[in-house]
Amino acid sequence: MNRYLPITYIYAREILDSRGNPTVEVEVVLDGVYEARASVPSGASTGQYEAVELRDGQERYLGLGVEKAVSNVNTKIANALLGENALSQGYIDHLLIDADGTENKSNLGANAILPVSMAVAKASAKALGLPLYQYLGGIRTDSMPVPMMNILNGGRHSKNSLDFQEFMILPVGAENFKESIRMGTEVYHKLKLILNKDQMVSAVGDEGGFAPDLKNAREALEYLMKAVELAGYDPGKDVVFAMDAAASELLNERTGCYDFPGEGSQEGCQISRSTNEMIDYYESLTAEFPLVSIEDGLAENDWEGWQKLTCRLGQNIQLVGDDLFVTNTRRISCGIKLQTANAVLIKLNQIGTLTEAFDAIHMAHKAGYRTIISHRSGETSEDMIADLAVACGSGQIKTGAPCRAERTAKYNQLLRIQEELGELASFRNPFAVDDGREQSS
Ligand SMILES: C=C(OP(=O)(O)O)C(=O)O
Ligand SMILES: [Mg+2]
Repeated sequence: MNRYLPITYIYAREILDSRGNPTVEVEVVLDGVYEARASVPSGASTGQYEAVELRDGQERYLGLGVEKAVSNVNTKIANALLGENALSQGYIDHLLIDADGTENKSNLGANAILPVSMAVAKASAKALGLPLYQYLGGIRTDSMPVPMMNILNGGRHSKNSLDFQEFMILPVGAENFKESIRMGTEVYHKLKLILNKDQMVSAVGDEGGFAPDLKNAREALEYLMKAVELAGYDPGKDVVFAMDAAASELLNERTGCYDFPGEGSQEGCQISRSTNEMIDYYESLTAEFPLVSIEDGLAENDWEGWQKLTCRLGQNIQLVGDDLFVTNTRRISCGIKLQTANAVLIKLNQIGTLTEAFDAIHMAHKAGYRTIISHRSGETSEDMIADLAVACGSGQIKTGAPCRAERTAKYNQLLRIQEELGELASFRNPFAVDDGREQSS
């Protein structure tokens, strides 16, 4: 095999994401033969410190266009990369970073840079005849992730009364990944039955979870309990729960407190919680329900609050930084120093290249933080994060409800990977008390 595989073609086009907004898809060809395609997702509750998604001033469909990002790929990025060796992913990604020349990729746009970085890796795997997860992860790639399925949507992802953004189930009691998908899907269907019986709306939010007008987080978790039981599973043993509060979206900058407009509308009064009250609230929810993971429990700049939260709950509860860390090693290292959170959500488009995402994963694992590979609320049928989750041994993947093609694309790719790995595939409950397993890095 020739160890030099030149990039001979790069082309970007505009496609639609799952919210009907424009996004970027890129095709690359290596050595005139090996082709691959990759596309980028888009967030709604984006962190302040994410790499910049370049949008045109002009409204297209519901959102802003990506003509500039597309043109940046077809001109500046193509000029920088054509003829370069695709097998050197680190070098390619650094050429992309240099071509942009800014700290936050605001020049070319993370939505121009990332699909190129991804497509180059996909084409390289193809050229080497390796499954993508193995190309990305090497020989120790046998760990299937537990799915974090977001089956009740709120916050910025739907127009209902739930203030917290995501209520997720994790079928940790499954024997293997395939069984975890079956269990999670059974619970999802039972939840629909229960909501319908209670005359609740079972239309879905952006990530495919139901979006009824529930009173508050407690009621949402009660519904999850009922659905798990109706599906014949034991909550806390077979299936545990996770939440993404997306608290940066709730912060009232003026008062420094977190506002709950949906809960307030249900109660007929204004509801607001201070940082300390938020922590008390989480503590009571984790005492009442098998809630093992809370993401963005506090806002992205509230480092002091995060320290308190970690001190109070970090021993027993997975505290995930999404907006807090934005897959950025500078912010993750700050979190590690301050002992805030104990897990990092990994979103490729928050940082903009595969190499930098791997840097973030390695830094987190080295410090004993867990990682969770994640989709965005606006997705495409791109399934690369499934391979990434296996490649880096994250042990958890967050990619929405088990419905809607842009979400099932990732679960279905994982089902294929499990089949391919056969008996080699391992599947572990990351929350098992006696689980001494280290994440691979
Ligand atoms: C997936 C998420 O939503 P978005 O893509 O809107 O940031 C999240 O906040 O974890
Ligand atoms: Mg989040």
